[in-house]
Amino acid sequence: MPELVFFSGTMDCGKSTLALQIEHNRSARGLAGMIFTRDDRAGEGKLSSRLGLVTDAVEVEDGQDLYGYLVDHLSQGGRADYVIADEAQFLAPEQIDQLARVVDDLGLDVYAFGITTDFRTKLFPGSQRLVELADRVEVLQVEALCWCGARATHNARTIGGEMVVEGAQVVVGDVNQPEDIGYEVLCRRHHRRRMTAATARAAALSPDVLPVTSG
Ligand SMILES: Nc1ncnc2c1ncn2[C@@H]1O[C@H](COP(=O)(O)OP(=O)(O)O)[C@@H](O)[C@H]1O
Ligand SMILES: Cc1cn([C@H]2C[C@H](O)[C@@H](COP(=O)(O)O)O2)c(=O)[nH]c1=O
Repeated sequence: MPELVFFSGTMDCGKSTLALQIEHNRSARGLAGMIFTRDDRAGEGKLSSRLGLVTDAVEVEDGQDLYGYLVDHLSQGGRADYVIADEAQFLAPEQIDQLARVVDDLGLDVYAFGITTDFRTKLFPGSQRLVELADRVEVLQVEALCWCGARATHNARTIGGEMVVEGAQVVVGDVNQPEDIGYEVLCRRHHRRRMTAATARAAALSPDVLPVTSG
């Protein structure tokens, strides 16, 4: 039975790498994939991993009908044996419904990859719809770690290393950008306390403040 599978995790946990591996293994056996992405850091029409691999992809536009795109592609003689959608958190809920229709009406497996929640711990609309519709939600096996060593479960947005909680939901960026707007993965405890690697380091270096008693 074809499936809609949502591979979810924090930033930097290996989602795009897995997408590229699935693509590699299937294309090595002569299958043809339709690869969608949106706002990859490597640029328009790219699916890239931090391990350095990159492949071409169809850049999804606002309002684009993904089911219609595949039907047009197939009816013009193109091939598609499966579908990969990276950065799926950036897709609109209607586009996730269209991917579910690709599974049910065209009989193709759809593998979607994305982060579930934003820097404020709120679900991205596309990820919410994936959780609602997917046949399976898979959490990646490779754990991204918080600076404290615990499993990272949340994404923080940082400016100059400090966590921020205001701003647009979508700002394309990367981890390890201490000077700029960047991201850092944290465990829930440290996300709640807004404690990034930089602020934890600064707190550890500052002298202890002792209570002052008068008289
Ligand atoms: N220099 C490196 N050596 C080994 N593994 C690396 C290196 N750089 C990144 N990685 C691996 O790549 C993962 C990030 O992969 P990527 O597919 O780009 O993540 P995602 O798409 O989830 O943001 C890291 O968690 C790490 O496991
Ligand atoms: C948390 C969060 C992330 N983003 C952006 C930052 C990156 O461009 C992508 C995630 O890519 P990755 O391959 O999973 O590392 O999402 C955002 O726009 N808003 C956020 O809150």
